[in-house]
Amino acid sequence: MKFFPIHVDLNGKRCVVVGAGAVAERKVAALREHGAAVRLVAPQVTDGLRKLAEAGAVTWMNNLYHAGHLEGAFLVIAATDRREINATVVRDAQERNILVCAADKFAEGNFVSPSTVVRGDLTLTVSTSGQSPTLAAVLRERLSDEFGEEWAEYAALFGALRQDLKTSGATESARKAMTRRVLDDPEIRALVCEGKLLEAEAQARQCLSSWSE
Ligand SMILES: C[C@@]1(CC(=O)O)C2=NC(=C\c3[nH]c(c(CCC(=O)O)c3CC(=O)O)Cc3[nH]c(c(CC(=O)O)c3CCC(=O)O)/C=C3\N/C(=C\2)[C@@H](CCC(=O)O)[C@]3(C)CC(=O)O)/[C@H]1CCC(=O)O
Ligand SMILES: NC(=O)c1ccc[n+]([C@@H]2O[C@H](COP(=O)([O-])OP(=O)(O)OC[C@H]3O[C@@H](n4cnc5c(N)ncnc54)[C@H](O)[C@@H]3O)[C@@H](O)[C@H]2O)c1
Repeated sequence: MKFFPIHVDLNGKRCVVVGAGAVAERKVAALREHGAAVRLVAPQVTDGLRKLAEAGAVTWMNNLYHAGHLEGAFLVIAATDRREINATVVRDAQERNILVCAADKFAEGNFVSPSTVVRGDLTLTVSTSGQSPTLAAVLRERLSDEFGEEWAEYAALFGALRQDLKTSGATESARKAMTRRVLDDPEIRALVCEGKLLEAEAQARQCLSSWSE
């Protein structure tokens, strides 16, 4: 199956998780990190999820699932341990045009979550299109080793440079070439790694200005 990869803004969006076991706990944590308003539907919850509900961080519907739980949902994750319930959630969601992930049968839903490495505004994701989550996790570990924490600052530097370049009047192809030139400069990268961000930025600007001279 070919899934179209996008990065979605979930801020304030109603997201429904059906089931409240170990898988739901991981999914709820990820949804909350992205600002979603989580509605949790299950008769039994893990201790961690119960605490979140008691703190008012998620809305817990202490019931067996019914379609009414999907009211107002932007996205839903079917994560019960009952195949027939997950299949019903998927069908109900698709009838209502709500994005849905089947945690136990990926091909049934219309989205899957990738493994991710987050470095500030830089997000590296791996998906095997549902074929092997463990392979995705192993590749995520490799990426995490290769792209250390300094990549958050490095990416921020390129964000700032791009803003400048956009107002510089340079053509798109020149901007691309200039950005690549900064990327190819090992000294700039070394300065970022050493935490010398102002020096890195100055050198990057120097690199850009020498181009236009
Ligand atoms: C990436 C990650 C994100 C996350 O969920 O946060 C994620 N699964 C993770 C871990 C993981 N999941 C499973 C194991 C046990 C080992 C194994 O079975 O291989 C491990 C490994 C572990 O725990 O280390 C079991 C499993 N997973 C799915 C099924 C059902 C099925 O096959 O359809 C079953 C079998 C259940 C059963 O047999 O009962 C389904 C999905 N899991 C996905 C994502 C989506 C596809 C991602 C892709 O495209 O590759 C998809 C399709 C739907 C979804 O959940 O979005 C996260 C890695 C976090 C990280 O470490 O980076
Ligand atoms: N997608 C993934 O990454 C992934 C990883 C591992 C397992 N799984 C699959 O995810 C599913 C859930 O795994 P788990 O370990 O979290 O299960 P679990 O047994 O810990 O939790 C199941 C939850 O479903 C709830 N539930 C059962 N019937 C319900 C109903 N009718 N309405 C509402 N809630 C109901 C239970 O109350 C419980 O909260 C399993 O099918 C498992 O095979 C998915």
